[in-house]
Amino acid sequence: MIEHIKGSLLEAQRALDNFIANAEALRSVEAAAETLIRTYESKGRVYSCGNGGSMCDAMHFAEELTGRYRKNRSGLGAIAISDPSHMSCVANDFGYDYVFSRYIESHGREGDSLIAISTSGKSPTILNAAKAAREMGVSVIALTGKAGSPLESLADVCICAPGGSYADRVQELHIKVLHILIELVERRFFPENYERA
Ligand SMILES: O=C(CO)[C@@H](O)[C@H](O)[C@H](O)[C@H](O)COP(=O)(O)O
Ligand SMILES: [Zn+2]
Repeated sequence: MIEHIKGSLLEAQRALDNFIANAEALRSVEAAAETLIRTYESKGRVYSCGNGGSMCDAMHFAEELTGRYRKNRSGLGAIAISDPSHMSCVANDFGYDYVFSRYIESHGREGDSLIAISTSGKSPTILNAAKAAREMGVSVIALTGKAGSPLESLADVCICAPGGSYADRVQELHIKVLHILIELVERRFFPENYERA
């Protein structure tokens, strides 16, 4: 069992090393942070969505912006699309594929951003959300796995996490990226939180 534990940790370490060595992937993280900063500078909001584990990531990301990341500060507007009453109504009346897009159509405003998370880059719910966002002038920041997915072609910025073919490994990189994005936003708006004591 210890061998499996070590093997899994080493795989995660290799995935991180590949990410660090991938200049294009690093630039995409920078571009995503700049997009989020622009949204907040123009008093916009950030939406996030994903399925399964990626929904948990979308919620984790949003709560650390509205609530707290490392230190206390005022809240930043972020909404993970996850309201069960909205989702059950839209799934029931229009189909599950529209649960996120309908929310963006209802609430999105030009200048907002959408973090669209899909490890495969193929889930119809996420593709529809990205299409709706584009049509409304909401910037699409996609977090996917390998490059070349349909989601990438709908995104203003695509962070393709080089995590291999398993969703869990890609998700491990995604949560790291999401924390980095929050930190970069905080450094811009709350630099005092990063000054040494
Ligand atoms: O968390 C995991 C796997 O680690 C799963 O629940 C996973 O999120 C689900 O299979 C999702 O439906 C996969 O969707 P996607 O990432 O391809 O858009
Ligand atoms: Zn966190």
